[in-house]
Amino acid sequence: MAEQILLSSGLQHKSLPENYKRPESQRPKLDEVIRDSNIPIIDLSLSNKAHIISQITHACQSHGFFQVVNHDIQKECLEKVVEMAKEFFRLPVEDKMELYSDDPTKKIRLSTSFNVRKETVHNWRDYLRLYCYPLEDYVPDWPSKPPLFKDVVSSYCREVRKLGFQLLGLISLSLGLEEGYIKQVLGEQEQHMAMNYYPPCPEPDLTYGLPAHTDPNALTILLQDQEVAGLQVLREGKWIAVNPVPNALVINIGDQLQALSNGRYKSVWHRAIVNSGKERVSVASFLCPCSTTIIGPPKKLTEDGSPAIYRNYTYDEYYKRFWSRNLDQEHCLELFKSQ
Ligand SMILES: O=C(O)CCC(=O)C(=O)O
Ligand SMILES: [Fe+2]
Repeated sequence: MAEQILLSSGLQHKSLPENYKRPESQRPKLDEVIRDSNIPIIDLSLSNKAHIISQITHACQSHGFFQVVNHDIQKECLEKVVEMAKEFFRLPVEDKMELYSDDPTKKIRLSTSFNVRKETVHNWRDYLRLYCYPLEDYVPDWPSKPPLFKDVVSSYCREVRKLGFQLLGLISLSLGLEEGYIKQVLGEQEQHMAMNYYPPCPEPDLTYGLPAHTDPNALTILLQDQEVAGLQVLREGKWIAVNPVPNALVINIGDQLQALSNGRYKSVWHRAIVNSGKERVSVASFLCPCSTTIIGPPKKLTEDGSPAIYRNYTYDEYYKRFWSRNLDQEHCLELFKSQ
């Protein structure tokens, strides 16, 4: 029964259920994680735009991830969204079950783990997935509890979209393209959100909140819990903990920007680990190409004779392929390489 597998059902677990335990070779090896490094931090308020752009180039090539500070989203707005996510997952299980579905094609749904229909081992996470653009099409069907949910989350969605477009402009410039290039080729972009909830876990060494994956979309903007770390990014074969920075947002290149940049920028493996002491939430906003958009490298990035690394495909084709798989398989882009 679905309410039994929902981790936020209120049931306390004294030990990790068997179907969450990873075999020894797949465990997170938490003692090997690098904790005293961080991903690049970029101050968007600097007046020297050329400097910001060169920091973006470097971050996208070296880490595929960066944090932005002094962006235009108010601290109060960020705090309210995190609080709203926590309040949502604290609702009685009967209220939450109205939204439960493990069908990945549903546009508004509460689920657990990643893809319970495909996977054999589950992940220590519940998540609320919401389509967010155009807001007026989706907000009426969003959760009506907690009472402020729709207001708070839709304000945040508007702000995140603006920030996302600002970043796509900077990323275009950093690739030597016109500022509006990426935004324009991605078409009328969809915007999805995952509110992730990771309750305290009795045996965090044996499982994941989310195992290593790359994001299938174009750009991800992640609001991390300020209190509890959990995100880790793979760099040169080692996992680096992304320590929360006050009022920062974590940005990562998704698979579509790796393809569009003809492999210059990387959609990097990342994962969320859990802990035994504290619940953690994160709110991921995904900017996604319009489903009919054809993804391929701009002329400017192949005119020097560099071959196109990936074949052209529509985002619709990519997205269906992504969700037909389990999360921690090979990089989904590998399946779209040019012959
Ligand atoms: O919870 C996190 O820090 C990571 C979330 C994430 O990677 C995702 O939702 O795709
Ligand atoms: Fe992710």
